[in-house]
Amino acid sequence: MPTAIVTVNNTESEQQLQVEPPAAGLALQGRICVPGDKSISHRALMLGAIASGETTIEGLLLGEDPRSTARCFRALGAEISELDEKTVTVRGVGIGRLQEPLDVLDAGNSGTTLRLMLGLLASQPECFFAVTGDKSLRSRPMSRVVEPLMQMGAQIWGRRDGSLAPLAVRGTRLRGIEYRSPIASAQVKSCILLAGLMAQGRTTVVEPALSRDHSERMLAAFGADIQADPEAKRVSVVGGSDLKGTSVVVPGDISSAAFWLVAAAIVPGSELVVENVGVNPTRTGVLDVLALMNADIHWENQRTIAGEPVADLRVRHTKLNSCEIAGDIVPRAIDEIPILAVAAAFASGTTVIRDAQELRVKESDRLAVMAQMLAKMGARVTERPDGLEIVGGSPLQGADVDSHDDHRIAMSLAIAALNARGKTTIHHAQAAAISYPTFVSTLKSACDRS
Ligand SMILES: O=C(O)C1=C[C@@H](OP(=O)(O)O)[C@@H](O)[C@H](O)C1
Ligand SMILES: C=C(OP(=O)(O)O)C(=O)O
Repeated sequence: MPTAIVTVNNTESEQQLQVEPPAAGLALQGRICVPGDKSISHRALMLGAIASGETTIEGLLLGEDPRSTARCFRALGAEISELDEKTVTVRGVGIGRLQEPLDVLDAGNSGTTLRLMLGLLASQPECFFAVTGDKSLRSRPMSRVVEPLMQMGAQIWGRRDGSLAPLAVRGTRLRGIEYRSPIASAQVKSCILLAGLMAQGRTTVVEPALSRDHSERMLAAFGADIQADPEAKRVSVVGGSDLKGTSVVVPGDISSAAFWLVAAAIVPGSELVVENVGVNPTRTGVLDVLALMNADIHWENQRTIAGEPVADLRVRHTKLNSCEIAGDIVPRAIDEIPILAVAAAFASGTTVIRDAQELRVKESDRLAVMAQMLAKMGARVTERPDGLEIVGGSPLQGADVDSHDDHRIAMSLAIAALNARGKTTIHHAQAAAISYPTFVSTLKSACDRS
């Protein structure tokens, strides 16, 4: 079988990834293991850092974002072993005992690090903190967490009335509130719950649609006094109880698995098994959407590991149909919309994505960037204020495209390139290391086996 040519070109300022499928086509075959779930990795490091005693983490994601979390919480006094070890050990400071760092806390590119950490800092009395991030993170909205924290009594200052990092925080004793969040965001929910751990009384968050519930599951495992009512999209935590270190096993990240699910679905003759994928129902929107599109995906070997459901996912190529992606499914597939847009470009009919305006405030404006980049490859895409309209089915052409320093865009474009005619060059492809540092090597080996 001919192989796709995947090459990497490192220049002084960027990494370029070149993907050129053979003229005779390509079929992806074999088994793939994806790295640990990013959301669970952040939470394991953070809860381990504020718990008393030792937490062990197996399967931690070694991407740039969890590294930012580890860097910040080391500066706040937690002892965290080398992340590259098979089992990472965190010796926590105990609740309410984070130390005032000597320097600015830098969350890098990671919205989850900054927003969740803010809840913990705001509720840490008698300490001063300065927090920032990279250029992208400094442009992302922070008022969504600063406002509810202020309602709890937090003292936070920042650019544009505290809506943009860098932010300054003077930790103080907070009071519990009931917060009805206008957006379905696990970062908002988790920030408030983490602040609630140290607040007086009960802190409740009600969401308009259910977002990922990893914080709820992990807080319970660490011994927090937490009650979740998913039907009512409501969760409460009572302040004052201690957290105890525990052992966490991180499943593979469904957001990373999504690239291979779509790759095998769109490349004729493919069959892949993606092993050990976290299939928490608050994250499986991508599987529901792909099922609506007629993708052939089977769950094998279903099990529960450390409180999270896990399965191996077998995917075979099929002809995809268009579908509508809107409403409550959007928060359950929020990071997978860029790769679902790629699937839509290969599906027959018009796929409409609505209610996805949140994508405009991720690492890049993912609606605008995906519309521009897929159009460069010859797809028929119209950008809408809250989504995309994609008329699928016309063949894509290799092109010069750019990730805009957004990891999900870099990887989505690389997968689109597997079924495009000619060579695609993805500029700023190094962004993939934020959530999937082994993406390029797995891409190479999946293509080599074909
Ligand atoms: O809580 C989390 O771990 C995350 C929540 C989501 O963000 P929002 O809460 O902003 O939707 C998601 O996009 C992000 O990649 C990770
Ligand atoms: C949006 C993402 O992450 P964060 O908000 O943590 O930067 C993502 O991983 O796609």
